[in-house]
Amino acid sequence: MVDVGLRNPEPITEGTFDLSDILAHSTIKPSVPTRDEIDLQEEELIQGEAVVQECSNPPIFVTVSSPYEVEKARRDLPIIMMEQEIMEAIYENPVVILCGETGCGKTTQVPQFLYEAGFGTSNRLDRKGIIGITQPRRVAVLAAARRVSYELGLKLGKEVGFQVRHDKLVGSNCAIKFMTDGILLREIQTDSALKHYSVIILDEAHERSLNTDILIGMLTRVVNARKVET
Ligand SMILES: Nc1ncnc2c1ncn2[C@@H]1O[C@H](COP(=O)(O)OP(=O)(O)OP(=O)(O)O)[C@@H](O)[C@H]1O
Repeated sequence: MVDVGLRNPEPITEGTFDLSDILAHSTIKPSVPTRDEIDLQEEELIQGEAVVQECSNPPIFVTVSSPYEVEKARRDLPIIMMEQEIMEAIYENPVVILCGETGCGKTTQVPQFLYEAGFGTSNRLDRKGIIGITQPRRVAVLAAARRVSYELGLKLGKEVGFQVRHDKLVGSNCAIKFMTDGILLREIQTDSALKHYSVIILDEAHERSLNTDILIGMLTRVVNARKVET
């Protein structure tokens, strides 16, 4: 309903309705929207479309059944408080650098944040593909893969897999894959856009291992290649 603010309100009966009469007795005047108002309306419309697009993405359901003691221990890790900020940074940027004290949960928790958000399992284009995590040492690959599969209540060799030189346990529906940086370097040579992956995490990048340093250089090209494709 629009209140036209009639100075001398008289009931308008059927057949006598005339907009010019109403406006003549009205305190409000018709106004032509200014350029700024039109721009603002268009901007609101575009934002509205963005919301509609976001809502049209299918909902993502990821079932996780972690052991109780794991859930309890996770709550005390400093990184858990940062989950939302980390995930928003990942959604909004092609490259994110994560710094945190030793033991705060970078290696074990970030892959879980991603998995719980549907990376590795969802059919959404932007989250489709394995979560790949590299480590400079093979011992760390095995330990992290075992730990993350245990924390998520998943089976090692199925949803969570690993690959090091001469040893590989990766299932056909693998969602999280731990590997040495050397393994990923070899994969890039045959798949220059790393199509099978939705996210790549280079763990321990500050150690500046030769393979990780080369990977950082090559991944800058992968980021650009994937930008062109999308
Ligand atoms: N194999 C494991 N068994 C039991 N607890 C573990 C295991 N791996 C990690 N944790 C626990 O999870 C916590 C987080 O470890 P995580 O390796 O994710 O930390 P981080 O931030 O990556 O450390 P760093 O910088 O040293 O790599 C640790 O404090 C440790 O208590």
